[in-house]
Amino acid sequence: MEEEGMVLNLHGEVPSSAATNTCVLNAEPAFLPHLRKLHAQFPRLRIVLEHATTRAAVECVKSLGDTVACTITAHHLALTVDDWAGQAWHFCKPVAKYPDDRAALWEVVKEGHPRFFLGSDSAPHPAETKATAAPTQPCAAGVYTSPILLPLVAHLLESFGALGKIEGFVSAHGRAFYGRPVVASDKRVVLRRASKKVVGIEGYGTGATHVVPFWAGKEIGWEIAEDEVS
Ligand SMILES: O=C1C[C@@H](C(=O)O)NC(=O)N1
Repeated sequence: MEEEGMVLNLHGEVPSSAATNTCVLNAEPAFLPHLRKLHAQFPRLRIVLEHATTRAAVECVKSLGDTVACTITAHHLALTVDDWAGQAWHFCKPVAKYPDDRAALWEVVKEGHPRFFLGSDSAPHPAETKATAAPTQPCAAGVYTSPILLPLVAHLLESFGALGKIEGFVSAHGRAFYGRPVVASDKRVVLRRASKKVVGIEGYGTGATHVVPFWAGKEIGWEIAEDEVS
């Protein structure tokens, strides 16, 4: 992959194991030594640590060279442990971590660090697999953000003072890392403020294909100006 210029995309968690005291809360930090080792062995290989959730991951990626980048989801900018413990719709892997971990994600976005960018990891699991009441069946892991992604990112970035960094975070940083820099002729998405816009709880589809997006029932302060999409 290094020789071919390919990008290695990693879901950076080690499996849970009682023997190593590993569970969903420390599975991501436990993976970081593997990331360091891979980078040391293949320093020119471009690696993306996908959907990172911890301060340790942010610090680790920052400390590695220009060939290692990191994606952050919209939902991990919003959630912490308390939001998914007891709320299946917010359960995803890696699970959202502590408030201080979320603060580290906010800080690195606010900093406009060029090796950190949006990766939606949007997972449209049917409602019946998220909200299962069956005691024998775990719920599906994943949060569905695609239909509201850019307005949600604007809403969240604004909430922690990083709105000015949105273009780099959702577009330019990732494109630069993948060797597809933004050029003037590219299509653009225009976002505008939306007052009292509530994401519908009804979702989309029916039966086994019924999906409901993240943020359902909540207000979102932004919308895509469809008429201005060029
Ligand atoms: O990495 C992933 C994959 C995703 C899915 O279901 O596609 N769901 C998750 O929670 N994490």
